[in-house]
Amino acid sequence: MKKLDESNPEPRGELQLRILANRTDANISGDISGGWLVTQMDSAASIVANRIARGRTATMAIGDMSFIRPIKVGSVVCCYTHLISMGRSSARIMVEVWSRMPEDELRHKVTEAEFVYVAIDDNRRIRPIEPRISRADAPD
Ligand SMILES: CCCCCCCCCCCCCCCC(=O)SCCNC(=O)CCNC(=O)[C@H](O)C(C)(C)COP(=O)(O)OP(=O)(O)OC[C@H]1O[C@@H](n2cnc3c(N)ncnc32)[C@H](O)[C@@H]1OP(=O)(O)O
Repeated sequence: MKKLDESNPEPRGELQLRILANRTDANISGDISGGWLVTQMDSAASIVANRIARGRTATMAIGDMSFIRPIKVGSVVCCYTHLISMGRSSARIMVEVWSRMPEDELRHKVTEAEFVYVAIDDNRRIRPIEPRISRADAPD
């Protein structure tokens, strides 16, 4: 299983999504569910993918994930994204999730994962991505 990189104390990338973790997002044990978190990460990364691809994309793959800290109900959950690379029709986007309680300054990294999107047309056929991206999305 991939070990989460905790060496960087600051989030990496652009803040793409900020959301409050509600009671309704918790499982029956009262913990925020992993499925809810993956859904938020997919939403954050797809904003970038659709912008880069200038249109429709589909989630092609999600890399290994480890959930190293629980998210408490009432936490502010932030998804940061950065573009890793682009192929002919695909884009690899890293999503980092950080959380903190609203009254707390200290934030913690919760998880990270790589998402791969493929640009598709209205008939779900793969289409090439024009290699023109904004400075915000430029890979390192
Ligand atoms: C405890 C917690 C548990 C949680 C657990 C529950 C979770 C509960 C909620 C989760 C919710 C959120 C997660 C949403 C995740 C969906 O939304 S999943 C559903 C959305 N996705 C889809 O419907 C996509 C379905 N797939 C397709 O339609 C076709 O595969 C596609 C996208 C049209 C691609 O067609 P294809 O012929 O397979 O593509 P192919 O030509 O082989 O490859 C195209 C490009 O992709 C690249 N590629 C292909 N495969 C890969 C791969 N595996 N890796 C990297 N690149 C790849 C190729 O290299 C190529 O790149 P380029 O060189 O062109 O740049």
